[in-house]
Amino acid sequence: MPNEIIMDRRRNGDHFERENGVKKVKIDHIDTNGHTNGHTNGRHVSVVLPTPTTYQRIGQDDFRNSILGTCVDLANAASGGQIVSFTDEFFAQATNMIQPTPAMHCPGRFTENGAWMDGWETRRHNPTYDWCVVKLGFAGVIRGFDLDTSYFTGNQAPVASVEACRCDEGDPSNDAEWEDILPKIELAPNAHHIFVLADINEEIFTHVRLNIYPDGGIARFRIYGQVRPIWPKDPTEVIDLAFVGNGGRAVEVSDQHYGQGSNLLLPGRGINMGDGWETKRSRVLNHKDWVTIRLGDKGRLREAEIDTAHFKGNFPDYVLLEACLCYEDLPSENTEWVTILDRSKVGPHKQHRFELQSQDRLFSHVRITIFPDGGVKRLRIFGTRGIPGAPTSAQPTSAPLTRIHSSLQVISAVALTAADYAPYGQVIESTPPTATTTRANQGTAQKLSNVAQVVNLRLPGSEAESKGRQLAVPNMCIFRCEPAREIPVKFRILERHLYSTQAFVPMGGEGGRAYLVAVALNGSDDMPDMTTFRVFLASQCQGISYNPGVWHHPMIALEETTNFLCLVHESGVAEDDCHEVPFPRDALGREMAVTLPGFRASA
Ligand SMILES: NC(=O)N[C@@H](O)C(=O)O
Repeated sequence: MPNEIIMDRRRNGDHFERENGVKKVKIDHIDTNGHTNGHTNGRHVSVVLPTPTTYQRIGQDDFRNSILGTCVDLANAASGGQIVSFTDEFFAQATNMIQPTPAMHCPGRFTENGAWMDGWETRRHNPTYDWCVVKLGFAGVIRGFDLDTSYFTGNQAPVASVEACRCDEGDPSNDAEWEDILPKIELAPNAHHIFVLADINEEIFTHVRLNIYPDGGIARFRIYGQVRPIWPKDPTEVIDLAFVGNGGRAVEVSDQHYGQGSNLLLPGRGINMGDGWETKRSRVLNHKDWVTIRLGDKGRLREAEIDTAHFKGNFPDYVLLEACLCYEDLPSENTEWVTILDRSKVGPHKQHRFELQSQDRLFSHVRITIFPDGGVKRLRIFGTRGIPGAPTSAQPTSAPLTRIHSSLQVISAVALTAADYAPYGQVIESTPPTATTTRANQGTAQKLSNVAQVVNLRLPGSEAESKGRQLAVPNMCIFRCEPAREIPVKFRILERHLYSTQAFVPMGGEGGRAYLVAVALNGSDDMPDMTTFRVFLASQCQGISYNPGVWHHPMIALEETTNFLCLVHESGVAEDDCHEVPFPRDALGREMAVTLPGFRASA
C-alpha cells in the first residue's frame, strides 16, 4: 500500500496541487469509487479523505416535519439561483435542475441530441466525472438537499456528491476552496433522494458544486437552507422583512394544493398563476386558509403589500394579517397573535397596499389568512429591524418608505412564442402560425408571406400627415448590439414608435444563444401599463416586430455581440420617430431587473 497522506480537505478535480499541511500533493485522479490517487515529490500516494459529513436520508412524507420544512430552496431559479459552469450538458441543460416547477416527462419527444429530458443530462462514457456549479439566489446556510432523478430510469447519475464554497464577488475561480458537504451517495432511478445534514453548520455559502460519477442525469437539484441576509448599514432603513432575500420563511401552511406558501416571499411578481400561493377550493361554510411566515428578523411593521397578480377569477374575498413575537420557528398553540390588518377586501390581479396597526410593537412572525380560499402572488411586509438604533415609534424616520432595501423588483423571462407575444406584435420565425406559404424560386423554395406587419402611419393623406406629421420613409438598418454586462439585467428606459412598426431579426453568423424582448402596452394615461410588462427570451432563430406605439426596452443581446437587421419608418423628426420615458419604478421606488438562470454576463 503506497504511503497514505491525510488531507485536511479534498477538492474534486484532477491534476491540481494541494498543500496538505506537509507537502504539496498533486492529485492525479479521483476514480469513480472515490479513491483519490496522487503523488508528492515523485512518490505515489493514496489520499485518505476526512470522515464525511454525516447525514440522514428521509422520505418525501417526512419532509415537512423535518428541518427542511422551514427552509427555502437556495438554488431555485425563482429566487435568482443560476448555473454558472458545468463540464457537459449534451442531452439536457443544467439550468433545468433549478427550475421551480417539478420535473415533467414527455416520452417520444426528442431533441437533435437524444430523448428530451427535463433535467441536467451529460453525454455517456465520461472517464472521470461531471460537475455543475450553482450560484445560490441568496447566500445562506445549508441544511439539506433533494437530488431528484424523476423520469431518469436508465440514464440517471448513479453516484453523486456535493461541495460548497463562499465567493462574495463573482463566481469561484479554479483555486476556490470547496468544502465537502455531502459525501458520495448512490442514486436510484426515478426517485427523490432527500438528505438532511446532521451538522447544524452555520457556515455561509454562495455556491454549490454537484458532482456526478461518472455521468448521467439529474432532474432537479434542491438545496434547502436558510438565507443569511446582508443587512443595510442604516438601521432605520425600511425593508421587506418577509422577503426571501431578507431571510423570510414560510413555516406553516394550511393548504398549498396549487402553489406553495413560500412563493409569497419570492422576488418580483412572477410569470403566471403557478408561482404564487394557491389553495384548493373549499366547500364548507366559513372556511379559511393561512400561511405563517417567520420574518428575516424581528421588527416593527409599517406597511404590507398583498399582490394578487394573475389571480383574476380565484383571488380571495378577504385577507387578514396578524403578527406575534416568539423565538421558535413555529409559534406555539398559546402564542398571542395581534391583528395588524383587519379583515380587508382584495380584488383581482392587483398590488394592494395597507397601513398596518401596532407599528410600535416588535414582531417576529406574520400570519396571512385568506377567506374563504384562493390565490395570492406575493406578500411584502415593510418595516424596520428591531435592533438598537432602529426607530421604536411609528413617526416617519429619516429614511422615507420608498428607500426599500435591496429587494429589486425581479421578473423572470419567458420563452418567446407567437401567441404570447401577439398583443405586442409579431414573432418572425420559419414556422409562423399565420403566414401564407407558396412555392417560389423555381420550385426550390417555400415563400412565407406576411410573417409580420410593416406599418407606416405617416403616408401621404394619412391622419398623421393631416396633423402636421412629416412623411416618413423606410429605413433598413443594422443594430450591432453589445451584450448585457450585468445579470440580472436592469431596465433603464422604455420607448415607442407611435407611427411605425419596428422589426428586429438576428442576422446569425455570430451572436449569443438568445436575446431579450421587454414590452408593455400603452396605458390609459398614455404611459406604459406595467401590469402588461413582459420579458421574453428570444432565440437566434426568431425575429420580432413591435406594433406602432408598443412600449419596449432597447434590444438586449445576451453573452455575445449580436447583429440585428432592423426595418422602421423614420421622418427624421426625433420626437415622432422615437418617444422615450424612464423605466417606471414601482410604488415603493424599486428598480426592476430580469433574472436569467443559465446565462452569464458578458466579460
Ligand atoms: N436523453 C437521452 O437520449 N439519453 C440517452 O440516449 C442516454 O442515456 O444516452
